Amino acid sequence: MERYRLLKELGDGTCGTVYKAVNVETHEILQKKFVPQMVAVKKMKRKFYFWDECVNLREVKSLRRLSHPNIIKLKEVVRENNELFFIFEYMEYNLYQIMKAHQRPFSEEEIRNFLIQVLQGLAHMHRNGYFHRDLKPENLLVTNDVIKIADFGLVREVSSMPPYTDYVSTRWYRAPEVLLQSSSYTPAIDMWAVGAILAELFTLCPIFPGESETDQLYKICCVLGAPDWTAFPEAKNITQLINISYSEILPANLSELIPNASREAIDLITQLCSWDPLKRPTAEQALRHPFFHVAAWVPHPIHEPVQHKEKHTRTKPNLELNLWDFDSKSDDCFLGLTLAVKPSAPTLEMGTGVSQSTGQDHPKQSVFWSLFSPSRNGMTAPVESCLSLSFSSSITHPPIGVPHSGGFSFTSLQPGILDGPCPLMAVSSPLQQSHYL
Ligand SMILES: Nc1ncnc2c1ncn2[C@@H]1O[C@H](COP(=O)(O)OP(=O)(O)OP(=O)(O)O)[C@@H](O)[C@H]1O
Repeated sequence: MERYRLLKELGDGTCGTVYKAVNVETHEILQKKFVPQMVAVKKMKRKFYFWDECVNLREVKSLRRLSHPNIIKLKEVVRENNELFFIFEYMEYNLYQIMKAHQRPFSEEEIRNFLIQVLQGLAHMHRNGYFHRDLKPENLLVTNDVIKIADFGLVREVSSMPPYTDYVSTRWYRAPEVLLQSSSYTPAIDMWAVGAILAELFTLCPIFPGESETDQLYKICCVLGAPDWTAFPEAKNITQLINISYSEILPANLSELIPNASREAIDLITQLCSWDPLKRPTAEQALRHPFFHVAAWVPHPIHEPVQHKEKHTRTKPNLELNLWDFDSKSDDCFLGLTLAVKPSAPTLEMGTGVSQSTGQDHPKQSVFWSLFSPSRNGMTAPVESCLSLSFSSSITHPPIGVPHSGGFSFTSLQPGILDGPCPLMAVSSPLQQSHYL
C-alpha cells in the first residue's frame, strides 16, 4: 500500500471507509499533462485473515465479472497486515452531492443522459446475472457527465436461491416487495429504485421519503394509490405494515407532482414504479422507452416543482437501514450500507500511507490482486513479495448513447404494454472468462 498516499476521506460506511488517494507510482495523461493517478481506496473495517475470505466477498466476485463503462472499476484488491483495501478508479462526485448542489431543476436532456448510462450499466449487470439491491443517488458516481454504478456490497446473483432474508437497502429507494418482506425478489427491485431516482432528478427531492417502514409504504400509497394487497401473497408482514385505511388512498397525479417532466418521463416513472414487479420494464426495455426517443420529445416548460420540497429537503438523507436476519456468513460482509456519507469530512494527514496506520508489529505482508487488464501475456507486472492475481474479460460493451430503438415507438406505446408475465432477466451465467494466473 506504500504506492498509495491518502488525501482525504470521501465516505465512512458500515463496512469500510473510502479515501481519495493518489498512486505515487503511476501517472496518467490528462489534458496533455502527466498527472498522478487518482484512486479511491476503500479500507475495510473488519480484518481479513485469509485470501479466501477476500475473494469471496460479493463486491469482489461481482466486480471481477462486470466490466462496463457505467460500472465502477475495481482496479486492485490488496491485503496487508490482515487489512483489506479495494482500489477503485476515482470519481469526483456522487449523484446525491450533485443534486444537492444543483440550484435549478435539471433539464430533461441532462436527466436523459444520466439515466441512459445508469440503465446501460444496470442492463449489463442484470444480463450477467447480478442485481445491485442498493441503488440510490449516493451509489451513482459522476465525473464529467459520466455516471457509474458503485457499491456492490449488497449485490446478489440472480441465480442465487431465495429466500433472501438478509436484504437491506436504503429505505427511500426500497421496492414494495422488499418492504413487505417478500421472500423472493428479482432485479425488478433495481428498476423500482431507478424510477425513484428518475423522479428525484426532476424534483431534486425524494419521491418516497418514508420515515419508517410503515411510513415508506404510506408514502408510496400516497403517490401510486393503494395496490391490491393480495398481489403480494408471499409477503410476510402485511398485517404489521399495512394500516387498513391505506387501502382507500387514491393515486396522485404524477404530472402535478413532477410538473417539469414530459409525458414520456411520467410514463417511464409510472412503469418503473409499478407496485407489481412483473409490470416494471427491465433495464433493456426501459432503454427503448419513448423517453429516450429524442426526436419525438417535446419539451415542457420548466416550472418550479410544487412537490413537498420544503418538508423533505434532500439535505438529510435519513438512511435508516433494516438489519433483520442479516446473514453472518463472511460472504455477507455488509458493504452496502451508506449510513453516513461525509463528503466534507476533514482532510486526512497528507501523505499518510494506509499501511502506516495498520501498526508495525509484524513485518508487512502485502498481497495485491490486480483487476486491471493484464499488461503482458496476461500477466501483471510482478510486485515485490506479493501474490499477484489478475483478471481479464472478453466482455463486449454496449455503446453509450441514445439507443437506436427497435422497440415500441412513441406512437405505438400502449398503456399496460408490459402487463402480463414479463421475462424478467433471462439470465444465464455467461461470464466465466475471468481467470487467475
Ligand atoms: N470510486 C470512488 N470514487 C469517489 N468516491 C467514491 C468512490 N467509491 C465510493 N466513494 C464515496 O464513498 C462513499 C461510500 O462508498 P461505498 O458506498 O462504496 O462504501 P461503503 O463502506 O460500502 O459505504 P456504505 O456502507 O455507506 O454503503 C460513496 O457514497 C461515495 O461518495
